[in-house]
Amino acid sequence: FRFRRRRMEALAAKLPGPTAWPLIGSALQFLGSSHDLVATISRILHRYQTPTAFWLGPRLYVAIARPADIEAVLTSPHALERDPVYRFLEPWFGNGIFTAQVSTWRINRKHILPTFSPRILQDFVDVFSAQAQILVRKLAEEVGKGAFDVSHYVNLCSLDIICETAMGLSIGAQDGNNSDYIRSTDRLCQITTLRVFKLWLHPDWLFNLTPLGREQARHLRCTHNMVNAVVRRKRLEHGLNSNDGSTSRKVLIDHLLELTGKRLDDQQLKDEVTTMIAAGKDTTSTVTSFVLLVLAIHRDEQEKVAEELHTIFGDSGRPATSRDLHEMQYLELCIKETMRMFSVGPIIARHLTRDVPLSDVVLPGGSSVAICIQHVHMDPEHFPEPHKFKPERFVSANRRHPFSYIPFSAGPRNCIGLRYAVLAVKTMVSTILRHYKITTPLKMADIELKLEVLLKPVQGFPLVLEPRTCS
Ligand code: HEM
Repeated sequence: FRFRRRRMEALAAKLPGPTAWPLIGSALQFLGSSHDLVATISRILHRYQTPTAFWLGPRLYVAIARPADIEAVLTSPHALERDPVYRFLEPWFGNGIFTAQVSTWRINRKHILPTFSPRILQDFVDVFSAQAQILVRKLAEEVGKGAFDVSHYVNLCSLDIICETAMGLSIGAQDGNNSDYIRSTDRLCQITTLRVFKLWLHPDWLFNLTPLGREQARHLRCTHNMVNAVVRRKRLEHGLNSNDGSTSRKVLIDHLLELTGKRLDDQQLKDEVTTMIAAGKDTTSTVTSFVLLVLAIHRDEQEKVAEELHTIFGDSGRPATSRDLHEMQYLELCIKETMRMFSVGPIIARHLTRDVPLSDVVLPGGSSVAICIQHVHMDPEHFPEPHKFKPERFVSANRRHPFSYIPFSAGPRNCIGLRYAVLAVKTMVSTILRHYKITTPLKMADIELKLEVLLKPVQGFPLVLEPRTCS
């Protein structure tokens, strides 16, 4: 321990970074609201060149934002372990692949990966489209009423989509059903974020005694009960019908049962399904809301998307198919560019189990690395005029470093739901834009960001809707 600690101290002395005080390190810098936090991180990264070192209590963090450094870390076999800060997700995600130790993760990721194959995802597009059409009908209530926060509607739609495709369960969130489950998933996100940034809530024994700890336990019971019931039912169905001649649409849990057989017990199965819902719902809905907001600000680009959609669908109101989604090339550029400017997972962190060499320093085993995704996406060296929304920058296969654009992370522990997410975002955005013209009172310069596990605008996602056929 002392040897490791001495090496970390030697490295920290070599690298630029904020002042570290005994015991607390630089923790005082990160106090304040979720809004202050984004400003603080951005100030530190601009002030010191990366790699930058800072201490949070006894832990050394090295923040990196050069693509070559990011590649070295994300492809290293010694940087697969998540940073200890992710442990606050464990009561919710259990031992699912997001939070699992590397030994479990390695086996389960291999088994789960085929359930996200293009062929399987293609079958989900019907669900995405049907739910997006409900979303459009719900949004009609807002026409002519001025600005409203679209993320409320998109959130419910995303939850319906993920529950139906993960568990085969129509929870009817958009129709006002299952409000307990919806409240519980929302509160679990908020409580986890609060815990990460409030140091006194870190010890489990203390947290469990607080009203927040008791509230978390209640919401965990609610969400886990729902998934438990589905796992029990599905296991029974698959037991009765092991060669599965069933004609109904297979969902993620069916594919998991088929592909893994008995290798995943009920508890693991429950953890994996919970992980998919929790990791997929908020990310997908936040990206969708960001794309809508950015297109509401950039009217010319919005019209180009609308023209593309008109070319694909004409005046038909038919639901989108996977072939249609594939043809939405300009919308895809807009989604990529939005995810560059607003990376909903702006920083991810890994724990190093052994030394990882970068070009000029060696990161010592035992330290943590903060990979600053949002910062590299806004670096003018890789993205000239980074504050300008320019979807065309993604048109050509240019010579940009592959690790300079990583909204879904990269390497062996990247986002397993990447393709699923892009299809779901495309379906929701395109279905809305086929029916409505969208504007917003916000300008790009007005958008201030806060960090609540995910990156979100302080102002929410205010949109004004006008029926597209009226123009
Ligand atoms: C646009 C939406 C999404 C974005 C931007 C996104 C982004 C990310 C990022 C950055 C990571 C790496 C996290 C880290 O290393 O700390 C990640 C991991 C992960 N994501 Fe996503 N994600 C999205 C949607 C989804 C969906 C829809 C699902 C599942 C249905 C999903 C499931 C996962 C899982 C299970 C992991 C952990 C993978 C592993 O450790 O092997 N994500 N995602």
